[in-house]
Amino acid sequence: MSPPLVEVSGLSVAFRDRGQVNHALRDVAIALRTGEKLAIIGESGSGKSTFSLALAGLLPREAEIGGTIAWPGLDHAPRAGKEIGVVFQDPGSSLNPVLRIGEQVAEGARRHLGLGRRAARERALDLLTRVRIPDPDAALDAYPHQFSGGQRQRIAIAAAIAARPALLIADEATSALDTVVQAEIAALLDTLVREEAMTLLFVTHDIALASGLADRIAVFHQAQLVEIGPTSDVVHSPREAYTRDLLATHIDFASPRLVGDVAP
Ligand SMILES: Nc1ncnc2c1ncn2[C@@H]1O[C@H](COP(=O)(O)OP(=O)(O)OP(=O)(O)O)[C@@H](O)[C@H]1O
Repeated sequence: MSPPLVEVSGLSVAFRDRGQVNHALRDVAIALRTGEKLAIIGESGSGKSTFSLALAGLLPREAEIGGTIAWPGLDHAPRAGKEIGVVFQDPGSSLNPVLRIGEQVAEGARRHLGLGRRAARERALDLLTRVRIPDPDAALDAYPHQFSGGQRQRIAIAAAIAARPALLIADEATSALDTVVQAEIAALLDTLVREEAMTLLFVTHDIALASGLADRIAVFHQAQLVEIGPTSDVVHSPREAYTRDLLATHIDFASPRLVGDVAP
């Protein structure tokens, strides 16, 4: 069996504020297998974003970090933007409003793959086509405000994968979108992860969405990992009472049947 892409052991993260210590993560251990899609679910404040920021090496300097994050699946430490692509909830935070889409998507390819201007623009065109932006040629010269929220998130995904990352982290990447668009974006992530042989960490508070996409689900509660397992086990026979409560209160059966039922 191939080694895990990343192995997290005993990860603890705390923030100190005027003498008060806020534990964002306590002793979390998770190994991500190369090529798998792992969803992290949990309520607001449970530590999901802190975990994904820790993996990406993007925690703020004041964070007090314990434990280890090893990358046996890579031959060197990863960098956010190169080996790790990140998409956040608000595409506004990853897209620059005054830069043309083509330049923004090409940036990662220029910087990390060493492509020249023309080749990077070709790569940007290919990526915009693959994330299904209508008229991708014209989109290269357009600005973010000319697109809908769902399209902006597709563009942010194109930019995040431009440098061919091994790991794509989608942190509440669909939360600001309506349910149909959410399912379309989840389906797109599913397709891209397979086509590009990436590993996906999908952070969400929406169990229905997670269960349509992920191979495994990890449940966070109050800074701790309370349960992790194959999606069908966690959804149909959860081991922990907390997961059962979460399922009872959060599954929205009115949601579209998710990834299998919508075009990517
Ligand atoms: N930069 C920070 N400074 C201080 N406290 C922080 C910081 N980042 C996170 N925290 C705290 O760590 C805890 C976990 O936050 P985190 O954002 O990881 O949770 P989450 O599960 O992603 O929540 P949400 O779904 O609302 O994004 C919270 O109590 C939060 O207030």
